[in-house]
Amino acid sequence: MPYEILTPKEMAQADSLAMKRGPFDGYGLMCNAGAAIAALILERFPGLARVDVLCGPGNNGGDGYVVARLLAQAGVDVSVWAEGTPRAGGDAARAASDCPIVPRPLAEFSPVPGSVIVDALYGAGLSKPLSSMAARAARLVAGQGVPVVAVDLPSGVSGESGQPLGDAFAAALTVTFARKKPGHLLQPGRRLCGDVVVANIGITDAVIAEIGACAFENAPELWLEDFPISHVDTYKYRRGHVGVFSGEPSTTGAARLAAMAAARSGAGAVTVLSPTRSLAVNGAHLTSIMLRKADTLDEVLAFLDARKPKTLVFGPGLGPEPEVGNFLLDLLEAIGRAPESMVIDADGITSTALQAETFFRALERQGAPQTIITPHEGEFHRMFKSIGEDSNLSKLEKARRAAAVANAVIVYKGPDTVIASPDGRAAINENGTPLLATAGSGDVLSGICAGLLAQGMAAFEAACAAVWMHAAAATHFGPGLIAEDLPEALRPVLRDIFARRGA
Ligand SMILES: NC(=O)C1=CN([C@@H]2O[C@H](COP(=O)(O)OP(=O)(O)OC[C@H]3O[C@@H](n4cnc5c(N)ncnc54)[C@H](O)[C@@H]3O)[C@@H](O)[C@H]2O)[C@@H](O)CC1
Ligand SMILES: [K+]
Repeated sequence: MPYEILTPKEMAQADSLAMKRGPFDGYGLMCNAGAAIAALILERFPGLARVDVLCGPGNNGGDGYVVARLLAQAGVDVSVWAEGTPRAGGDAARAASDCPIVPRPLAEFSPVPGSVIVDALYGAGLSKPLSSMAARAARLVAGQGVPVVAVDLPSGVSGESGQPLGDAFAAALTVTFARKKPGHLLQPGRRLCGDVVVANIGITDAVIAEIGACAFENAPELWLEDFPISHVDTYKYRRGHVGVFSGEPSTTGAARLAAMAAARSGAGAVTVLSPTRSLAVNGAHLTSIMLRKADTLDEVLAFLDARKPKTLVFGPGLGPEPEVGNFLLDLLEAIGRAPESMVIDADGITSTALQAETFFRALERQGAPQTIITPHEGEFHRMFKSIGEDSNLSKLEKARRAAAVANAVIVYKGPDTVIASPDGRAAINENGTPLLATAGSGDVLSGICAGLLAQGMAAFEAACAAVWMHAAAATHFGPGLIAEDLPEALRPVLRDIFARRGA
């Protein structure tokens, strides 16, 4: 399963396990790493004349000495600039002594136009802000605008969180080893990495499996096998019925966007549950989607009893008032085992934030629906205040902790959306696009989640698939996208998914 994400600590475990299992020792892995980077540099910069390799004192620097030796052998004019010296007897010291180029002090480095910079100062071992010397180098390189190839990670960026720990390099190309780290996918790390290439340096899949990582890149391979494909004997209620709660007359669009997206994602039937006041406006805009009056809890319960929807969407356009949250808590109290699943979004999050503990306990009860909660940054901070404020936690870790306390799958939205399950699994989305920063796009995401849940997809897989499809649809549609375009733009995305499943 080549989609695991390893934390820097897990990567260090993988390194030492790989050395134990062979066939490569530490120096062999380092040589493989250096060779992969040197080959990529020659491929990406044809006609390359000059390279400046900046080497730190650890194994990241060790990789740099290997790159310097190989590029010099290939006829490139290579200079090495070192901060500190590698520990005697270690792999990096051996790489430095095998390198024919005499290093000069980093303090004397200044970039020249036409050069490519290899940043091998710090990688996974970075534990504090860059020294003033390294920080100066990062600023000079940025000022000169010369391309940077980062070894493992741009120095100064945390592999754990993607946050710069102070000054940091910004790379055009980052070459990492075996698997990506969270810092390659979480912003701003993702932007600072440029193009990320994962090089195979001889750490086997078996070694990675032994580490037992449970974070993944969110790509179709993660959920394709579980994706609901309709069978010949299907009928509309087997494909699942979704109920979407609508708000007041002036804010009904959000529920309709979610309803349309649920239908496009494959729900067999969708009903908008509407207050009497909003029936006319909803009715004027709905055709295949059903409409039902629901002013009170009793009316909602009567609908659940009569139509047995599998999934409910609660939040888009409902208003942030505490009464909305009270209604959700009453509903959870009353419904027992039905429906099977729920999506809580937008005002559904804001309106329950003040009673979050009660809400989470309700989701913990045996027989409670499988739930996906989809907060953006502000909503996450409202609902999970202390987790959100903890600056020691990466976005990945925040989402994981939130999922554990809420007993629900969390979709922590943003340019680097993280999906986390209460069982500890998590995924960082890989195909996000700024095109999705448009009003109503979140409502569509809720609807896609619901459409997949209604067809029986498990909550974590459904959330991962929905987040990926949502971005793929936006990218497919391209510039000019508004939320109304998204349900239609799901069609080519679904066609590709079905084709990959041979359906
Ligand atoms: N044998 C291995 O373990 C392999 C390691 N590889 C490379 O090794 C790197 C990790 O090596 P290390 O664990 O030695 O770590 P680094 O080379 O990233 O850091 C070196 C040491 O510098 C110190 N340090 C951290 N931040 C600092 C700062 N801001 N200023 C001054 N000193 C600082 C730390 O004590 C750390 O141990 C990876 O990024 C990768 O490039 C690869 O060669 C593959 C094989
Ligand atoms: K680096």
